[in-house]
Amino acid sequence: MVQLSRICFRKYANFVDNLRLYVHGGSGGMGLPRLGGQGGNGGDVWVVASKTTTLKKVKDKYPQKRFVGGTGSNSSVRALKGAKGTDKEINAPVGITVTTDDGKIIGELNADGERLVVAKGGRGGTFHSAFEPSKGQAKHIRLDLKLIADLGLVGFPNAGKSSLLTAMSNATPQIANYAFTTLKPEIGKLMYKDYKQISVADLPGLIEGAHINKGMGHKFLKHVERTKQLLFVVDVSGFQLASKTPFRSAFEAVQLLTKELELFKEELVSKPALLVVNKMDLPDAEDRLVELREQLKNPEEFSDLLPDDMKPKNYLSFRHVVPVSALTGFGIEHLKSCIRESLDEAAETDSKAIHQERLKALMSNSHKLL
Ligand SMILES: Nc1nc2c(ncn2[C@@H]2O[C@H](COP(=O)(O)OP(=O)(O)OP(=O)(O)O)[C@@H](O)[C@H]2O)c(=O)[nH]1
Ligand SMILES: [Mg+2]
Repeated sequence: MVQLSRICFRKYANFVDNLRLYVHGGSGGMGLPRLGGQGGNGGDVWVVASKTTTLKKVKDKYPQKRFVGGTGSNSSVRALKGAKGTDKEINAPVGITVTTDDGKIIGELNADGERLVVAKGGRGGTFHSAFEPSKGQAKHIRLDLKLIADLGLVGFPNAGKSSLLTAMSNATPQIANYAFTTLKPEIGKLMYKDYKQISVADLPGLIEGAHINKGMGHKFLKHVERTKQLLFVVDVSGFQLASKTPFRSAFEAVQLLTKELELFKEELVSKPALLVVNKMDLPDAEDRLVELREQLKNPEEFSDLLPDDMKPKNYLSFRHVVPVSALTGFGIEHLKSCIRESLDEAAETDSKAIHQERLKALMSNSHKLL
């Protein structure tokens, strides 16, 4: 069998799993020496967890990525104690770690509505400070989505996801010839010769209608949100979930999986993805693979096979399409190197972006000093 993989790059960077922000607590207000009046404290900056947001939304809504608390009011004859400056709230998704620029953990947000102060406002001027106010804290912070694994296996039941993880890693997930063998994520580690490790989460099988919480539904899709990249797994000969449901070819399976993810959260489909075509040891597998590759090259043309409501808005183009047999071990080493390549590439793009941002911040700071 010829081992081939088609590399197809697509616009990357829609999925955001970390974000660097500038936060600055508001300055305090002036005290009033004549009457011993106290200036208001500056507003604090908070990060607040919200179920409905994503880091991508925060990034798009606040391109400057600057959050400054309100200034405290000065003490005056009418209001001897100045009012506190308004607090600034940054909405962030649930399941993030907040760290300082040098990696110190400020805290974590694990449930909707949880909040964390990230920059305190300055104190208002009082007798003790000769009525001079102080400035608020200023720093860069990082919001990092807590990931369960680098990659998540996405596929319909029985595609061979658990078998694949066993073939690639040290994990020993349950494997059986019936749907929904896997009920919770199992993490396997892929080991490389240079000691690099990549974690892969075996996830429960997805079914049509998962976005409306069918099968393991949302539970499953929540896990998919928390991986950097996706590893789609399809059975080269297609599948049929039950005798009442229609038979689906490998190509249809790919589009249905894409549609389910898209309906749940469009951002999910913008993650880099690889496609594993499993069970290449089965009869006719080679011919079916050729057919699948043809269809993937030109998905619009072949999507007539699907009812309209099952067609994804955008067809995924996979970074690699890798034929394997989890049973015989065929293609497994090649798959491991494709996975490595894809993650290394994304890490390089990320570190370039962070480097550029730091450079930009440095330049604007030095401008201010001049
Ligand atoms: N012939 C063949 N059978 C395979 C291969 N990989 C997996 N299988 C069989 O397919 C069946 C399902 O495998 P699993 O690994 O449990 O599939 P899964 O995708 O994890 O299924 P769920 O956890 O139910 O979603 C088992 O009977 C496996 O032995 C393969 O490469 N070739
Ligand atoms: Mg399984």
